[in-house]
Amino acid sequence: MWYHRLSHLQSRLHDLLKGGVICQALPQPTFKSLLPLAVRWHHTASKFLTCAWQQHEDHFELKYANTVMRFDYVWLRDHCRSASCYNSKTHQRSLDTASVDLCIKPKTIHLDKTTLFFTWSDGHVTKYDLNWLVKNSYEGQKQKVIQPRILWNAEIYQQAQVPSADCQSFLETKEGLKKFLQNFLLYGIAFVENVPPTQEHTEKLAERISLIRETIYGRMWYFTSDSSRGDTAYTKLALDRHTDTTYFQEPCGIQVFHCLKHEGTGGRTLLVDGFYAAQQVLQKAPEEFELLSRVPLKHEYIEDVGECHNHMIGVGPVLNIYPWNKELYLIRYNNYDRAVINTIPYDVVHRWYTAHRTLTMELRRPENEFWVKLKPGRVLFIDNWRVLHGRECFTGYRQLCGCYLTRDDVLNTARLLGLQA
Ligand SMILES: C[N+](C)(C)CCCC[C@H](N)C(=O)O
Ligand SMILES: O=C(O)CCC(=O)C(=O)O
Ligand SMILES: [Fe+2]
Repeated sequence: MWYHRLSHLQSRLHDLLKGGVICQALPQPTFKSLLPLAVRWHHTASKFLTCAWQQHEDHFELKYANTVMRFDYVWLRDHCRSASCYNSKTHQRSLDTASVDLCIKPKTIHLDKTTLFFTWSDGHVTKYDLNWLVKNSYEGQKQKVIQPRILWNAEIYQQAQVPSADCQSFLETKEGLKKFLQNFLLYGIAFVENVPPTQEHTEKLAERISLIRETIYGRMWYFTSDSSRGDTAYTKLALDRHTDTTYFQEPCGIQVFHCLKHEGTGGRTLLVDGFYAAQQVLQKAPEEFELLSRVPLKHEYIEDVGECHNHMIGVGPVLNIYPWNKELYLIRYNNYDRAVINTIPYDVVHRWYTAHRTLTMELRRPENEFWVKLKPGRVLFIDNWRVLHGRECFTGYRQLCGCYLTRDDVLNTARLLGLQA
């Protein structure tokens, strides 16, 4: 049981230290306990929640809604939502954080129903709703994923029977667009059907969900096996699974493909969920997963063909994870475009190759391969931060059009439709 002991010494000391840079330890923390409060916890059935808090020397500890949270005092002052500290119209901070004493401590703390009041030594009062604190605390975020996903292999994806969106409902209805984006966010791939097989219609589709990301390949691109560019994509050769634009500091978020014509054989598209494969690596060899997420390396695009002169370099690890919740958010995998490894000492390089091999084996398992033949009228959207693509070699004339999308804008559209992204 926590209890409250008012410490005069504490505020005296605080006054003494105010403005100083040394934060000295106090002999005793201040404790406070509160009677159980009848508060509803969102998403769960009706439940009585208790709240208890404790004022430590260098942080504030709060127990609420089955969560133990710890808050830094500067953080508590910095996130003050009072009218003078925060503009709730623009959702921007007005407070100059640099003006906050780094040794700041509240003079008094009290709770009224579900609101905590912090009174600072200059008299300013900061209010926090307990549920806001739970939602915005580190401890709360640590347990949550930024983006819910369904990881798949060929069987899982096929069993799920994910419907394609119809072009008209995608373009004209909010529900059609929302359903499409929901599937896209969950699986990292999604199809739109009944699209007139032209570049203009493909562009319209892309613009419905995002700004188009213009790159060295143009805004909308259109390509055949004419070797017009210095890249294997512009040939009839097979392409093993990879993600695109690994040689950009921020690889393109989404890729859109529309096959406008193919008179010949082969040319099927291969799709592999990179996050599913990475998950397997995490389970089988966690230290290899860790290494792939820690070691940065370069990818490179050097082109010198006709009028096209480009030299792109992108740096980053193969697996990119959020440090606070260990969620994987980007896989950068392209063995064609991987540059000379000169960012890793030799002994780590060897372990890196081992880890890369493990990941590659998972990515190459036949049961993880989902093959589709792209046809005119059926547009494919690929999450290029998650799903790898490849293609079978082909014969005959084959025309593909498409574009890259800016990830921020796709997620923006999704959030505005109420989706978690
Ligand atoms: C899609 N489009 C044909 C325009 C470009 C292809 C880029 C190919 C490059 N090797 C990469 O993987 O990034
Ligand atoms: O030709 C294809 O199907 C895809 C080629 C490719 O990987 C690309 O353009 O990014
Ligand atoms: Fe590609």
